[in-house]
Amino acid sequence: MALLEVRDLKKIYSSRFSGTQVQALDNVNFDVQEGEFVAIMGESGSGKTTLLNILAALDRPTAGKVLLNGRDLAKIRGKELAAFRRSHLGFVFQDFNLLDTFTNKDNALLPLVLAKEKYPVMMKKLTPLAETLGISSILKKYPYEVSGGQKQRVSIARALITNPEILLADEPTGALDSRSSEDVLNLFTRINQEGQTILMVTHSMKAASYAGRVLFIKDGRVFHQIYKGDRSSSEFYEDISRTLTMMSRKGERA
Ligand SMILES: Nc1ncnc2c1ncn2[C@@H]1O[C@H](COP(=O)(O)OP(=O)(O)OP(=O)(O)O)[C@@H](O)[C@H]1O
Repeated sequence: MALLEVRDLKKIYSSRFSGTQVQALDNVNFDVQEGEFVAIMGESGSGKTTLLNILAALDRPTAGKVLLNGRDLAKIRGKELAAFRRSHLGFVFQDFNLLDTFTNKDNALLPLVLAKEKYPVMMKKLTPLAETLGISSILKKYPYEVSGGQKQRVSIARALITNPEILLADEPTGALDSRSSEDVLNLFTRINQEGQTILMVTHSMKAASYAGRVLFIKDGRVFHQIYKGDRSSSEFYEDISRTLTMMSRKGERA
């Protein structure tokens, strides 16, 4: 059984005012195996955010389902949903989403505070994680006192502190300079090698070339997918670039 199973996913947005409908996802099917690092690419408006919101249980599909470890996300309701999200999913966003009135340490610990974990247990989890992420020396500082790359590493600590089954990242390098982006992508590679499953939406070919597989979404459908295999990131980058060119050419002809 795959860790994540996406089955016949469909999403139609309806406008109550104009009566118009937009089909954002159309029969999307794919699996993510435990330990995979998957990137999702596609043009603006292709349905990536819609898909990520459904995988994050923030939105519901019009039809189809998402199973995490065999559990249907649609069947988790109300109060349980927030706790489920907190303990099974980790989130990393383009704009970090850190609380500026909390120290970096308190930001990283937030999911455990919400889960009412005891302080010594929280610190036992944070200390080695902060070491791995290279943020031990900035834990007492506030987000506005550190760089973008450091903020993103704090947000990765917050995402990983609960040992989530899957890390969902939405344009994690979108607000970073090239050096900080590379740092974050190297970190993703490292935590993935240690077993963390990652699903990352990105516009960046460079970021996608760090993944083991890239899924291409076009007009709400999985258009194509490619695996890195034994290739280097730069060889994979070339393949990603060729695929995107092919996708846009097909779009022109259509
Ligand atoms: N809340 C909404 N109501 C109506 N239509 C929506 C809504 N959200 C998205 N859409 C439409 O659904 C389609 C897919 O949008 P989505 O935001 O998922 O694309 P995306 O690939 O994430 O784009 P981007 O890369 O620009 O973020 C688009 O046509 C968009 O206009």
